[in-house]
Amino acid sequence: MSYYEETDSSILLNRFSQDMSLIDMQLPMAAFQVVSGTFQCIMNAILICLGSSYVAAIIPGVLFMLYWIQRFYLRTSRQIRLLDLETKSPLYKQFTETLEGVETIRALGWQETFEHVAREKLDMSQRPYYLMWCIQRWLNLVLDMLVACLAVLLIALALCLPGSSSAGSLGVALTSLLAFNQSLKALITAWTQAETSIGSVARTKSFEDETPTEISPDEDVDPGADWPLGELEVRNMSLSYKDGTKALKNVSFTVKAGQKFGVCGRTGSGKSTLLSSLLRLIDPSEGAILIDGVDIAKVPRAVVRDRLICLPQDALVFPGTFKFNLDPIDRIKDDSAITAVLKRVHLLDLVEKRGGITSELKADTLSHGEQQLLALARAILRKQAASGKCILVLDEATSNLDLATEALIQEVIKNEFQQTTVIMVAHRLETVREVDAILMLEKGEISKIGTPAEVL
Ligand SMILES: Nc1ncnc2c1ncn2[C@@H]1O[C@H](COP(=O)(O)OP(=O)(O)OP(=O)(O)O)[C@@H](O)[C@H]1O
Repeated sequence: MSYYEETDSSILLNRFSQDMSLIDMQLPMAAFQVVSGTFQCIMNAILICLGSSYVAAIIPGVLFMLYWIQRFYLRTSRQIRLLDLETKSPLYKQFTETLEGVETIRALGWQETFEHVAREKLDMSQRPYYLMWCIQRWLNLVLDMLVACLAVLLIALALCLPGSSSAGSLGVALTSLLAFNQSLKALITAWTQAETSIGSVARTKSFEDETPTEISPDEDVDPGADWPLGELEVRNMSLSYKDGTKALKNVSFTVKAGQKFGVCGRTGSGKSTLLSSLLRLIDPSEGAILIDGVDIAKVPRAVVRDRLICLPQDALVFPGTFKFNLDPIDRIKDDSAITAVLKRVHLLDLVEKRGGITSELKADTLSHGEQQLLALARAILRKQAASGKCILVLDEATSNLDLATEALIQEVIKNEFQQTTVIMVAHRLETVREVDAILMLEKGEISKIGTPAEVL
């Protein structure tokens, strides 16, 4: 089962937002404050003792009391801080799910219900925070009382034993006593924060240890730099999801190198599942997928995903320049190759109008069709970088486009990927009319396979 399905998104979000910010921002500050607070407390205690030497005698008693206060306080505050972090997970989950489904919520008029649920989760997440403030008030009160007792003792000693200290050093001792109070509070608060941040380190570490990795040790076959030449064989493949849904049942077919192959079927017939298994996002329950005779289950996933170029329904546009979007891992050294490809997909004018390939690209300033053409240009450049050794996988890449853009994309694919094996997934048979062979899926099984004329 895929790694992504087993990891709760809210936990992911919590680890990579709250825990990371605690580690990055709070931990260094808290560590610094603990060190400086400790030195301040020591210095203040020395100044108090210098003011009245008799006070030095009660310092061990004060330290003992402080030890008990912090023990009591930290035991509670540690738990409350953990609760504070944990109760935010459901809130983050609700927030991200709402963002993802905002159109559906609006369309069905569920705004009020979602707002109500969000408020409830917000309230829940604030409860530990409120309690944390309560116990901090308690700490302040107890420390104030302790210092007040010390001050009374200091004055009493000065009055009862007039020769024991000078007026000047008594003044210094009293001033230091006030500062001692502040330093103590700061020290204990910083200590708690440091502990919480270290807890974040521990949680992140256990997340790293416990999260299943998709890489398995037997994926060690190196298919070579020339892989894939393009022959694909799916052999008796069945695939079930975690919840028991059998998405593919005993599917077998072969695609010859350089062939254009269409996969059609109604919604839920298993097309996306087939593509996901080609890209090794999901592993088959039975059977195998072989590319040039190599079982892809034995090839590292990163290699499979590198050699199979996928053009999805919604193109991915990264924040960055046009060049970064076209060649994210900097494989193409020659900018003229990039402009030549942009010209072929009819995007060069647009890119030049926006300042050239090194100018910043904002995804929302491109239409859906333009984004798709950009992704196509990226695919062509990847093919060039791999010296043509790749398989192109199209997942409904032209389904939301107007006829002219669809025709342009089909034309470019036909010219640019002449020698490449192309797998096209489409709802409509018309989209894949010009392929060499079509596979029709129905409820996860092959219903027809053959040339377009035979299938149509
Ligand atoms: N993550 C999942 N967990 C459980 N079942 C799933 C999951 N994804 C898909 N399915 C089920 O597997 C079956 C095949 O789904 P799949 O998405 O592959 O179909 P499809 O042909 O691509 O449909 P569409 O054209 O609408 O995308 C469906 O019954 C679907 O409900």
